[in-house]
Amino acid sequence: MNRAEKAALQLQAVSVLGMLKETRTYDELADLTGLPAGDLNRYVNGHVLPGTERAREVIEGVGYETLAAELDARIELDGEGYVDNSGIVFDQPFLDLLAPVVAESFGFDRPDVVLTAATDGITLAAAMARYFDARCAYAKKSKETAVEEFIEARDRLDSGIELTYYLPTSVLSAGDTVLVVDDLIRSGETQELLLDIAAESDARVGGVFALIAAGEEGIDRAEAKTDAPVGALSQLD
Ligand SMILES: O=P(O)(O)OC[C@H]1O[C@H](OP(=O)(O)OP(=O)(O)O)[C@H](O)[C@@H]1O
Ligand SMILES: Nc1ncnc2[nH]cnc12
Repeated sequence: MNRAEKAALQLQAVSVLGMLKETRTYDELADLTGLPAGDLNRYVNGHVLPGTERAREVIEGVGYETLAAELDARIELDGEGYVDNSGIVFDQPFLDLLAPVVAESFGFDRPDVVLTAATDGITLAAAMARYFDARCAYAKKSKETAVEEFIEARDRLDSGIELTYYLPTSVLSAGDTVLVVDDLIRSGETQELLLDIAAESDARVGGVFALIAAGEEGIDRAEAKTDAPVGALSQLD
């Protein structure tokens, strides 16, 4: 490992510790990591960097269960059960930490393009795209100015309202592997339209992933549309 790689590892470990500290005392963080509370304080406050071996232990020790629990702790529900996900989708460093765990845990093929729907899926898509060294694309509910050709996917919802997403045609090529991601899946209508866009481009779907599944309808709908793995990190009833 060269000097720059070591520094990246050390800083990634500090990010992991800082994220875990948000919902814990130093003593609780010490119990979780097995490291002394005083050392953890110095790392989190940026006074000292952990050594590379210790940094690696911190990163590898924070697996699926810890991050899934961290995600659950950040989900806020209002009185009617709607999800306030702003503690998640506005936290790009947290999503950057999730990306490798998600990528390893769900068996998604390495994508050429990570595709989401504007707006709230964008930060997750950016984190996943960076991890996979893939392009990041988002379909929008309106046509972007100056773009001439769009792939268009439309559905009439149960309410009678039509939902349409547009993606510039140039973004996806036939044969690209696409990973569809979103912050939340509920009815699955949004992901269905993203899968329609992928099909329209003759792209291959490598997986469908949502941070949060509200109910099971959305996951079922996505699974009916693709043979690729479909999953969510947090399942709400
Ligand atoms: O499974 P579904 O029933 O389709 O719901 C999930 C979608 O709803 C939310 O987006 P929304 O349409 O609210 O747009 P936003 O991201 O701009 O808030 C969320 O970000 C998903 O894209
Ligand atoms: N924030 C949210 N909570 C629950 N269902 C949703 N569908 C779209 N946005 C939602």
